[in-house]
Amino acid sequence: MIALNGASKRYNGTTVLDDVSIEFGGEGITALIGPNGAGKSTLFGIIGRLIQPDAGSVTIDGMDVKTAPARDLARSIAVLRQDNHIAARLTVQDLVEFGRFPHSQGRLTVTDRDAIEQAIAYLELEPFRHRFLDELSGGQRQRAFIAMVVAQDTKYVLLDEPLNNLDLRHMTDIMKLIRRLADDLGKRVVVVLHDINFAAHYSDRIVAMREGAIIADAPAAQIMDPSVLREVYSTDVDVREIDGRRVALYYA
Ligand SMILES: Nc1ncnc2c1ncn2[C@@H]1O[C@H](COP(=O)(O)OP(=O)(O)OP(=O)(O)O)[C@@H](O)[C@H]1O
Repeated sequence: MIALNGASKRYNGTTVLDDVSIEFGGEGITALIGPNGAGKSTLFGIIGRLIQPDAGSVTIDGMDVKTAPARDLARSIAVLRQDNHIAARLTVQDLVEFGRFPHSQGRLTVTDRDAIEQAIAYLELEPFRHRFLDELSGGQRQRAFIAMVVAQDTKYVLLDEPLNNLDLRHMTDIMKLIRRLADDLGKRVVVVLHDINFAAHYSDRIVAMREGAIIADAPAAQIMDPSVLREVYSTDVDVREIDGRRVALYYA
């Protein structure tokens, strides 16, 4: 499990993560939702040791993230951030190979090559594998980054807004892929989503954040409730039942 114990973060005197204690990474998919600025990316950054908390600690299967060797951390958890500042002059294949680095240390074995091929196939990137990242559309680039994470083949996978830039079909395809990662490969996935209908449809558990705190944590269907969603987003959201599933209407 990924366990946060009293994690806090402040920037210039403003608390953006407020004494958060929670466990992530049970089986299946957990969606992390919440308004802009709620602290979702900060939470991911702290779990992945990209951001130092001001207080509290994080453990992953008992390993203290603060002191864990980088290689052990990278073999246990993959974090896809929103702001990927990886050089654009990498090809898709280079990027996916990069995902294997914690295993290969730069010398690719047959297992590494298999993982790379599988990730490229999973994300339908074959036609683009030799293209540079800056020669792709936003959605194709997003898929390439997800392929890198898939190739890393970690028990825990954290994805920060993986549906960014994707069209309707690719959004659905990525959510189905994430479901397969959880169901077929046993990955424990935590995914930040802004579309609560995707969150409700594809995840098992939804954790809602607001102003640096966890304000709801329940099976996905229970979060699809007008009063819960109003509290999370400070706006009225209608919830209807269609074919036995709760669907939020928030366009009006
Ligand atoms: N480096 C930084 N310096 C100062 N403030 C920061 C910094 N990084 C984040 N913040 C602030 O911390 C708060 C939480 O940001 P965070 O990115 O974690 O939110 P989020 O829930 O991921 O939002 P979004 O949905 O918009 O991606 C925001 O108010 C943000 O402005």
